[in-house]
Amino acid sequence: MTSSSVGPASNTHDVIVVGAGPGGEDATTALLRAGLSVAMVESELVGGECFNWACVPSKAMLRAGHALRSAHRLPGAHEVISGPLQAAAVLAHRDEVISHRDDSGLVEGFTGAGATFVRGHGRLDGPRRVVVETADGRLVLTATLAVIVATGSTVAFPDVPGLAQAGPWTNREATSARRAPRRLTVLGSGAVALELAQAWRSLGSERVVVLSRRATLLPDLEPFAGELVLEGLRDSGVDVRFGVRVLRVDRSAAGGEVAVQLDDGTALVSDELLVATGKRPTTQDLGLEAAGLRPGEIVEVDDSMRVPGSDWLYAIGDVNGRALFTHQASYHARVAAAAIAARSQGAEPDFLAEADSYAVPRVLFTDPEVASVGLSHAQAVGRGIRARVVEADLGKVLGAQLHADGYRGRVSLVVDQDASVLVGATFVGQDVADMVHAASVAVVGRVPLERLRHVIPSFPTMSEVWLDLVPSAS
Ligand SMILES: Cc1cc2nc3c(=O)[nH]c(=O)nc-3n(C[C@H](O)[C@H](O)[C@H](O)COP(=O)(O)OP(=O)(O)OC[C@H]3O[C@@H](n4cnc5c(N)ncnc54)[C@H](O)[C@@H]3O)c2cc1C
Ligand SMILES: NC(=O)c1ccc[n+]([C@@H]2O[C@H](COP(=O)([O-])OP(=O)(O)OC[C@H]3O[C@@H](n4cnc5c(N)ncnc54)[C@H](O)[C@@H]3O)[C@@H](O)[C@H]2O)c1
Repeated sequence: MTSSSVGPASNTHDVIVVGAGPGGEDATTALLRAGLSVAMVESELVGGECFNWACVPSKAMLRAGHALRSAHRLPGAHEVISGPLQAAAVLAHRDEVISHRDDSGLVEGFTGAGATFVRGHGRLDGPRRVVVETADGRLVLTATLAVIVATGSTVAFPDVPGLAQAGPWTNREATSARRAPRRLTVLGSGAVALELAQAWRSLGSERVVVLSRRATLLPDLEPFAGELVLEGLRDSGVDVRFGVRVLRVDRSAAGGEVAVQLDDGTALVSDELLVATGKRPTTQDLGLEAAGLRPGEIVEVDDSMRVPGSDWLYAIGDVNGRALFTHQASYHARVAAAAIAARSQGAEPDFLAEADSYAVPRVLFTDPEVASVGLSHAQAVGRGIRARVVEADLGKVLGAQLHADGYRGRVSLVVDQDASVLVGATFVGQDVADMVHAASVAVVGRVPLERLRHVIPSFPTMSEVWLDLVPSAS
């Protein structure tokens, strides 16, 4: 950590950014590029949850397991591989990738680019004012133009008797532990649960059980996504139990074990319990009252990221509840910075966050991966679109067979039949993460299906699956 304040000494800046996760970082960068002065306030670490305890360490923990399984799927490589992952080396690499949670280099990058950095807890204190509690005392910052709230989200704990007292893991412990727990129980079955369950199973946990209160996985995606991910998890040794509720948790058992009592009459004993049951906005202690808003709730914004009725308060990333992904926080940051810069010149912005409503991309980094964008078939129908789905077996594409012997994967496109454009796409399989960007371009650009016939995938890549899909979609 650095001293509490670094950069130009003034306490008045064009913009104050509260929270330096991916949203706050990218807003600061865009505002500086626009020639505005910025004070960046962060209570913990620059990089936020994503870089330090979420996206980045979890992906580093998953990658080696995926690489090992991929190699096992290729004749010639399979025969020469023996033994499991070296978990200690994977975890050391994880810690290296996130700079051992030392953000001094990031702070220097921002102050070197002209920002003022203040380490401390920020609270709104009336129009364009933020009070920061730092290690050295109380600092009052004033903005001439705007305050951007980018304080992210924190774990939402379900109300289960004994859970809080049992000292469960959240994503923070699950991405910083240095040894695999022998037995891990995971409460919840969303993205955090599935990625971290597979990661720890690959890293040596002997038994990993995921407890889902629902009957299927990934209910807001196409049904085949949840089915293929379930197969992949089970193949890698993760036990997924559906339709179960936790009645009680107790850590008082001998040996520090944690006992989870389920509503089907059974009990699970494990060494750690990971709570992965969703997030809530970090707005409890942010002074939202000063802006006429309610603490603890999401900060609702318009498509320029500004709070309706305010001419100075903006909110970006997880805290506005629009789409809880790092890339969306970054998109919001670019939109908010453009809006503040335009309004400082008396103009209205021409770059608004319209894609939040119809073209959010997402990748679930399990094996298999799920990469999707836009609407599922059910969502499209729900919006009154005359939608049709076309599907293809990715395993039949030569490019996929070259990635893995017996490649298993599936792709679907959702077509708006009246407009003759794509409104959604889903890719499931090994190494599909990057394939979704082409679909995002088609969805956002509303590329007519007729034009897609002229988009030629290179041979022999997995993108050749588009050659099956486009004629069926037209
Ligand atoms: C395990 C896990 C894995 C994930 N993987 C992915 C992934 O692969 N891809 C993806 O797109 N998304 C992923 N996500 C979601 C992603 O982490 C969030 O969408 C992203 O971090 C949101 O960025 P943000 O800037 O809004 O908030 P955050 O990253 O939460 O940053 C907010 C910052 O604000 C600071 N702060 C809060 N209150 C104050 C205050 N009052 N004063 C000063 N500072 C304050 C915090 O300390 C924090 O640094 C993952 C989430 C989890 C939990
Ligand atoms: N690869 C990625 O992009 C990635 C990875 C991890 C997280 N994220 C994002 O971060 C956010 C948080 O992820 P998450 O997995 O914590 O949330 P989530 O909302 O995706 O999943 C929460 C899960 O918890 C379950 N649940 C909720 N309350 C429960 C209760 N009382 N008892 C039992 N189960 C309960 C839900 O049914 C669901 O399965 C999400 O928006 C997610 O998309 C993204």
